[in-house]
Amino acid sequence: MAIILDGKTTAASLNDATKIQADKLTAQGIQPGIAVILVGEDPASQIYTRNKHRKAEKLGMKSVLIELPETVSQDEVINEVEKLNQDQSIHAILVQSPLPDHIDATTVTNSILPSKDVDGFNPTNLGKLYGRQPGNYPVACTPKGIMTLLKQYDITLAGKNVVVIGRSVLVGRPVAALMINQNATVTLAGRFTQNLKALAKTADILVVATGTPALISGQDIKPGATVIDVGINRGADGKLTGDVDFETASQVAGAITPVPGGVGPMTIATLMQQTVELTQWSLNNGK
Ligand SMILES: Nc1nc(=O)c2c([nH]1)NC[C@@H]1CN(c3ccc(C(=O)N[C@@H](CCC(=O)O)C(=O)O)cc3)C=[N+]21
Repeated sequence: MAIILDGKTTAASLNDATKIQADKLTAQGIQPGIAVILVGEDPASQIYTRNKHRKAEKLGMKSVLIELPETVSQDEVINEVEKLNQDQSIHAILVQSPLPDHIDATTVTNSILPSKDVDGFNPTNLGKLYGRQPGNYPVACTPKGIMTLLKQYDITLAGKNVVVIGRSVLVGRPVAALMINQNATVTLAGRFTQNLKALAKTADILVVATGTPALISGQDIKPGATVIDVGINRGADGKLTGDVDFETASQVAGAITPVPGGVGPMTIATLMQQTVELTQWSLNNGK
């Protein structure tokens, strides 16, 4: 039976550390502030954004949730972003994805100031990550949370063969970059990849972020491998499952993240951590 990489507990201790930093900043007169923009009424997105909003308040931050109707124009969303760009009390801005089809997500996220881009989607921040540049800049929260979780369990990257399945800007691409920066040998696979399962079986560390329930099962995993399941799939019974069949995978893997209680809580905790970091960095820039 594999070691369970407990994201819930790791996230809780990260949140404790974040609260201490947030309180320190507030005592200095700079309460960290996060704004989340939600467009439309997708129930899952509503739950996620409200969870983020509540967590930020619990950690003593200012939290603003802006809910816009499905019919809102792209210009109106950008206008909201620009108001938040100017707002001195806001240090982190997140536009919840997915956005409706009539809105171009890249144009909207690019309108967020790089210094407030808590998702790390702005080309400036993406470029720094890919260029392995020194200095402080935000990185996508799920990938950064995965790195924190691996570190917590002393799972190192240097020299490891990593296979990442899923090439999204939210998860696959940035997690590959972070792992390359830690000297892993990374293969970034997707729906066009040939012999995907045979490739998965070569991985010392397998990251699955596709949104396909039970894409990977025990027989596709190298014995002793570390398996990171980023999938969030809600079944007809309302139960949450990942992209990995936990039952069979946990018999073969050396370590594995559960769903729920793995990567999800780490994402939210990292969002909070990074909001505080953006606040600290804005101070150091004299702003
Ligand atoms: N701009 C943007 N940034 C995001 O980071 C972002 C986004 N858009 N759009 C949607 C995805 C999804 N996401 C999750 C965060 C936490 C849980 C989470 O806490 N999951 C719990 C379970 C929660 C439940 O029961 O529903 C767990 O895995 O234990 C899940 C999913 C962030 N996303």
